Amino acid sequence: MAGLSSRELAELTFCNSEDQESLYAPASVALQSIVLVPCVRAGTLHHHGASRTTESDVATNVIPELSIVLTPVAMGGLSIDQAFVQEPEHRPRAVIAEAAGIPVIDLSPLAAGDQASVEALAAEVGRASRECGFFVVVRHGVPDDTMARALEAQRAFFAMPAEQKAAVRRDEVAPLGYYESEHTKNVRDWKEVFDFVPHEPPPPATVTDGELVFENKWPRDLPGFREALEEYAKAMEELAMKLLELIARSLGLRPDRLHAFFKDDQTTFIRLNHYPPCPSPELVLGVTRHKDAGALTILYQDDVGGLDVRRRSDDEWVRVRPVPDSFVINVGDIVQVWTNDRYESAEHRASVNSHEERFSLPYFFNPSSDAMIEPLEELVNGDSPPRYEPYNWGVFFRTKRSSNFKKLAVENVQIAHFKKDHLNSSA
Ligand SMILES: O=C(O)CCC(=O)C(=O)O
Ligand SMILES: [Fe+2]
Repeated sequence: MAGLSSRELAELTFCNSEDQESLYAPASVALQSIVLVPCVRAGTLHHHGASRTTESDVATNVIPELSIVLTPVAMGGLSIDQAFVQEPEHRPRAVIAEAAGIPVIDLSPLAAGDQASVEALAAEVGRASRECGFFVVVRHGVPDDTMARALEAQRAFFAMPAEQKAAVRRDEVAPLGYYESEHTKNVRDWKEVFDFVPHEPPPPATVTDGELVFENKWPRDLPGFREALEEYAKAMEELAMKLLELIARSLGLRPDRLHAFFKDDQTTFIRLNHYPPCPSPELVLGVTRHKDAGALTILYQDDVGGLDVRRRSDDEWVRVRPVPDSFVINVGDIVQVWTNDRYESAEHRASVNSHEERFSLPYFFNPSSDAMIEPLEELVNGDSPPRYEPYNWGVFFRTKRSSNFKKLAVENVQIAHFKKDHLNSSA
């Protein structure tokens, strides 16, 4: 709200639509700090018949250091719980350079199959993974109509009434489905998501304590949704294997060197992200700064923009400019460990804005749950000893996921915890 003139504040109207109320502030959440939230859709302020604010309402309720405007719940305003508010040092700053530095890589040599061009392509992927941890791929071979169907399904899902989305809500035992209260690094994200797995494992005979049940929850009354996303998942699987082979080649390994990690019980999952417009984008994040824990992430983002990557050279946050018909690829923590820190899993986050909703669609390419992750033996030697202790991916993944559901007093599990003792101070 900071920066709005009193006239603009007086223009704001409140929305008491039940859908939106439950989207932004579930009844179970204690309202500690409340922000006046207009119903903003595509730049238009709608009036939904609730009371209007006045300058005196606003003036008496401003907390200058948080730039938060308090208003009684009874006014029917939408609200942001304190759980969304980032610590001052992690809030997005207004000025972020466009990431001209993120390499854009043309994957068409893969289709042509010429050996020398594939090697040159692998070298490009290697350079990008080493220098940035992020790159954008174009001419990737995913059919346009597969993309179009998936994106339409994504929009249709989030446009459903809250009760229909809640019908496929995930919980701590069954973590797939809809969720609007995810926490990253113990701060609540300004987003709603829908998660599913391309390959459902067989259901366990009995669910033991702490075990997760990866069963997809498909919404009823949304014809074509499941089919569109299953088709998308297949296309992603093909692309992910190609990228994995390029990564292996770029390290001087056999193209199929990493295949065995991705056997039948792969823990890969796909997430549909929806970031609604936010009245105070300077206080929150759609996804808090984090590194992806898996092997590779293949992210589709729409043309709104909001993905920021922490640049290694100066620690600045830079925006990854949306490129039409592309995917953003980032190497995750597992690739960092396999390569013994040659490739880096870069920190990133999603910023939101006050006027436009944003959609993104990540495919998290993750190994089988029994995979042991450690530096690849071909990449370590006397001069370059392993920097990480081996860890079991399934246990790591489960521990990490359970922390996404709520604010915890402890730090999430991360690969730095597996750094060899003598290296820990530099982790
Ligand atoms: O939506 C985005 O741009 C990034 C999402 C992301 O980093 C994630 O879901 O892990
Ligand atoms: Fe991410």
